[in-house]
Formats: sequence, C-alpha cells, structure tokens
Amino acid sequence: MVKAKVWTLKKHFQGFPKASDFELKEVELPKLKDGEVLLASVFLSLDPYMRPYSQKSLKEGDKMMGSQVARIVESKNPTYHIGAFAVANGGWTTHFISDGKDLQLLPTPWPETLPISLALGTIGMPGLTAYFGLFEICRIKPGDILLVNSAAGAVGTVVGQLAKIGGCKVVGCAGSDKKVAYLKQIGFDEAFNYKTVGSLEEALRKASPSGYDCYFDNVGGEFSDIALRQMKKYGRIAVCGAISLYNDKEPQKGPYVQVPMIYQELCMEGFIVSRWNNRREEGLKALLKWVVEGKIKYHEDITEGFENMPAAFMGMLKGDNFGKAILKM
Ligand SMILES: NC(=O)C1=CN([C@@H]2O[C@H](COP(=O)(O)OP(=O)(O)OC[C@H]3O[C@@H](n4cnc5c(N)ncnc54)[C@H](OP(=O)(O)O)[C@@H]3O)[C@@H](O)[C@H]2O)C=CC1
Ligand SMILES: CCCCCC(=O)/C=C/[C@H]1[C@H](O)CC(=O)[C@@H]1CCCCCCC(=O)O
Repeated sequence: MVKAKVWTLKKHFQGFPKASDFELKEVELPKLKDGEVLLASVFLSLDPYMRPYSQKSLKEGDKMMGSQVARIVESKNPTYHIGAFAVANGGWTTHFISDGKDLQLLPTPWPETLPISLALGTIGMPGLTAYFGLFEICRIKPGDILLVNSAAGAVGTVVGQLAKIGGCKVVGCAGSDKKVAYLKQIGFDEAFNYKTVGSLEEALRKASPSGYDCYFDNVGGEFSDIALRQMKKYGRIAVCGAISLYNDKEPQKGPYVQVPMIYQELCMEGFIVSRWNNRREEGLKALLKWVVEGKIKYHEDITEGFENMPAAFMGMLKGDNFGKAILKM
C-alpha cells in the first residue's frame, strides 16, 4: 500500500490565499486495477489559473488542482512502462493512480541536456499558450510592435522570444529590475519595471512612440485600460490572463474598452490554450527545436520540498518567481 501526501483546499480563498487555506493530508491509495498506473510526482507546476479555477471547480476539502511531471513506478497498463516520465493532471500530491487517459508522455527523443521540468513550462502548457496566442490570436507579422506584460514569467518569456523570431519589435513589462535586466538579455528591444515607472502611460509611449500592433495581455485590469489606448489601427489583442484581478474579493468595475476599440478598429480575443489540443504535437515540436537551437532561452524558479507548495504558490502569485515557477519534490 502506498500512502500519498496531498495538499487540499481547506478553505476557499478570500482575497489573496493564506497558508491556513491549505491542509496537508495523508491518503492511502488502493491496489492497482488492470489498465492503471501508479505515478510519483517529480516536479509540480505552479500556475496562476489555480487561483480562479479552484474557486470555480473545487469544494473545500478537495485536492488542489495542478499538473506535474511524474515517474511511473508501477504499471498494469502496457502503454506505460515503469521508469517512464509523463505529464499528468494529478493535482498537488506525491503519488497518484491514473488509468492512462490523461497522461502525456514527454516528447521523444527528449534531449539529455534539457531538464524534464521544461515539460511544465517552455516546452509545455505555458509555451503552447505563447505559441498559439501569438500566432493564432495576435497573428504577428515581421515589423509589428508587440507589447507583453508579466513578461519575465513562464508565458511572457516565450511570447517575447517567439515574437523576435517572427521579426517583431518587442516591449516587455515586469515587476522587478532583475526581471527587466533578464528580458533585455534574452532579446527584448525595450523593457521596464511597471512598479517603479512614475507613469505607465508615459513609459509605454516612450518604449514605442508610434503605438502597438499587438498586445499579449497576461495581466488585465488597469494595465490593459492604459495599454489599449496606445494600440495602432487594426491592432490585435490576445487576452491570455488577468492575474491583476484573480485575488479580488469583489469583481472590479471597468475598464471600458469600447471607445478605443471603435476608434482604432481593434480585434480583442480571449483564449484558452486547450483550443489547440489537436495541434499540441506541432507546438511542442517547434518549441523544443527552438530551445535546442538556443533561439528560446528559459529560466526556471525552483522551490524544493513538497511541504513548501502553498508558500511557492503564494510567492508566484505575488511575483517572487523569476521565470517558470516549479516545485521539485
Ligand atoms: N489563456 C490560457 O490558456 C492561459 C493563460 N495563462 C495566463 O497567463 C498569465 C501568465 O501565466 P504564467 O506565465 O504561468 O505566470 P508567471 O510565470 O508570469 O507568474 C505570474 C506573474 O504575474 C505577475 N503578477 C502578479 N500580480 C500582478 C499584478 N497585479 N500586475 C501585474 N503582474 C502581476 C508577477 O510578475 P511581475 O513580477 O512581473 O509582477 C508574477 O511573477 C496568467 O494570467 C495566466 O492566468 C497561463 C496559461 C494558459
Ligand atoms: C479568469 C481565469 C483565467 C485563467 C486563465 C488561465 O490561466 C488558464 C489556464 C488554462 C490553460 O489554458 C490550460 C489549463 O490547464 C488551464 C486551465 C485548467 C483548468 C483546470 C480545471 C479543472 C476543473 O475544472 O476541474
């Protein structure tokens, strides 16, 4: 019998999550049935969606949602061999049982030089979000000027570098000087710390006096209200995330987007990356190739120890992470 350690949602979040909202439990897993596999989490992903989606889909006492790179430790399913690694949606747990349907084996061959945790970041869901958001929603073309916020994070770093590959001028915003320096190092044309610029409006105008063709929005709220007013005619806006709003106790009013959208004839579209699940392989293959060629650089922010999962989650939500936030078991 395997005993799994599991982080549960003890109390629904009220505003920003607190340590007391989580509870660590021990659960005895049943024996494997035919077709099932037992997995041990190796790396757990920390993602912003866990904040709004847990509110929407979890009951108090449920296991916290999330994905991991996990190793198969026992198998009664001929497709999955002991020792293989897979990306799974097992939640915040040390061990779990799967019938194999939700498992994605890592793209093969996986280069020995790359950490397998990248399958949760640049060569995983966040990388695919950047890829499809940029090519399908922003529809970038060479010469476009692109703005991305939360630019030093899992999605943002890939957005900026892909846009450079696509021949764009890229402007990125992030919440610390260290992050800004990194953005410049990986090829962003302009980058600034949105927390320390006196006026966001002026900083955006200085970075691109002629305005923006594309805006990849990870933040929403007030930032978007200001950015929207600097879009060029026929600009495209990919509404990817709204992290500035996820911890609100009450929904905020505004921003009111109609006037700039009409004047500038903008196209603004929200999306969830799973829309392109049928093109997952194409996206992963392209991202893996660019990483191997050194055209996409990555940075991971790794916290060690399963017991630190809630703290790492709260840290990511407030911007402590530099690159993709990961927990190593
Ligand atoms: N639509 C989709 O299918 C998907 C959407 N997303 C969304 O993409 C966004 C980025 O996700 P991901 O790259 O994984 O996360 P990140 O790695 O970017 O981590 C979150 C970052 O958000 C920034 N942040 C937190 N609060 C604020 C705030 N009030 N204003 C501005 N920035 C803030 C912090 O960076 P800083 O220091 O710069 O403030 C923090 O590091 C999220 O909104 C997420 O929900 C992600 C995956 C799929
Ligand atoms: C207003 C909330 C916006 C959240 C945007 C975001 O970060 C979306 C992330 C999804 C990503 O595209 C693919 C995912 O796996 C994320 C959603 C995960 C949903 C899990 C839902 C589980 C459940 O409802 O039981």
